[in-house]
Amino acid sequence: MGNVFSGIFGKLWGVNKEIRILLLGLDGAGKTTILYMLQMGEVIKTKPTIGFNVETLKYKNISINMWDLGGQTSIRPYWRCYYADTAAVIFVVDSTDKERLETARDELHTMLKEEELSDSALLVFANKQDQAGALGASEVSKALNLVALKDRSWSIVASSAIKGEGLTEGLDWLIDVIKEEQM
Ligand SMILES: Nc1nc2c(ncn2[C@@H]2O[C@H](COP(=O)(O)OP(=O)(O)OP(=O)(O)O)[C@@H](O)[C@H]2O)c(=O)[nH]1
Ligand SMILES: [Mg+2]
Repeated sequence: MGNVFSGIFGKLWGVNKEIRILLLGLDGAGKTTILYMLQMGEVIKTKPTIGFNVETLKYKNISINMWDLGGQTSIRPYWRCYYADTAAVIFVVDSTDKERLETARDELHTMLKEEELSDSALLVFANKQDQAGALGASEVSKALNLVALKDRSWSIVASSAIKGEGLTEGLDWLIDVIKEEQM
């Protein structure tokens, strides 16, 4: 019975439902590559993002407005201009960039202190798993100190944007969590 009703409500929730997701992370992590792999299913040649890219993805009956913001140091202060009404943040990490994991951790925790993101779910992609020497998801999780996150749904998924691996697995988890929290 419960399943029947949750199935029906799940479908109702999806009708005309629009949500906003932000793709954040340090420069070069793979955010733009992920956005277009999700949208078009192919690897595009990217340039560092100055400003943002935004695309609407239709995913499981839901319209996702996905905002991909530039991650360079000088642009990061502008991330906050995009926080309002954000259902979730996807934080992308270059798992081979060990020297900057601390910077990634600090940016992540600073961002999550913002009131406007207090209800947003968090998905971390431990990206570039196709590269030799990439840290696994549990090592990235440790380096980012994800266990310290309280009162927030979060998950970390190993991904390779150029191979298209891990992306839909991560997005599936995120959409399920958003549905549960918003129903
Ligand atoms: N090997 C490998 N390279 C990747 C992967 N994802 C992205 N890249 C490469 O990493 C570089 C940077 O990717 P972008 O998607 O432009 O990075 P970004 O996070 O959007 O960077 P900014 O726009 O500067 O914030 C590009 O050369 C991508 O092809 C991946 O999973 N594996
Ligand atoms: Mg970019």
